[in-house]
Amino acid sequence: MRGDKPLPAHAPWCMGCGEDNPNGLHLEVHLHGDHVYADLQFDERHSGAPGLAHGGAISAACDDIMGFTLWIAETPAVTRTLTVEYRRPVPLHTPVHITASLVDETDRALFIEANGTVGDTTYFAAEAVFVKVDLSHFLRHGDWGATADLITRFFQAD
Ligand SMILES: CCCCCCCCCCCCCC(=O)SCCNC(=O)CCNC(=O)[C@H](O)C(C)(C)COP(=O)(O)OP(=O)(O)OC[C@H]1O[C@@H](n2cnc3c(N)ncnc32)[C@H](O)[C@@H]1OP(=O)(O)O
Repeated sequence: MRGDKPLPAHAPWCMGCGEDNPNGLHLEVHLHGDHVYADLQFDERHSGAPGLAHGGAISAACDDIMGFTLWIAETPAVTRTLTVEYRRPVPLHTPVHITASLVDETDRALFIEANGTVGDTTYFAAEAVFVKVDLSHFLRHGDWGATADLITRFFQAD
């Protein structure tokens, strides 16, 4: 499963990567070796201060791309904690490169880092703990039909 390849969205309406969500970030995430990456530009839908990306939108981008390291860990998991360090304001309509990688793992927890750069400069960095869950987590708490679609995508892309 390793290599440089596009990964499927978590769900069509996923706020981070869903192609059907008009207000989403539309992240197109690729697996490359031991990390995942995406290139995006924040726009007016993601604005905080005038001309700048909202911190919540940046956090969402980090959370979502970290959710793609599950392809590396090869397990479903959900965010338990997420810490974002905002180092520089991110202007709208500016190419941002985001990467995420799995840095450590226990029986239940995944320790994940993400980094957002503009050019060679880091504008934001994030750390998260994801907790591994089984598929019943999504069936128990989420929408049955959408979860079935998620499961189909998960196995089709393997
Ligand atoms: C087909 C599907 C494919 C996959 C699709 C994936 C889609 C993903 C989409 C992603 C989209 C983007 C992302 C999103 O938007 S994900 C959406 C946002 N996140 C959530 O909704 C999660 C909500 N929370 C929960 O459901 C529960 O709290 C969970 C399930 C997380 C844990 O509740 P549970 O009651 O089960 O567990 P526990 O409290 O006993 O703890 C569990 C274990 O974890 C360890 N622990 C906890 N915290 C830490 C810590 N800080 N450092 C180190 N370890 C820590 C802890 O010690 C324990 O280990 P152990 O003592 O048992 O050994």
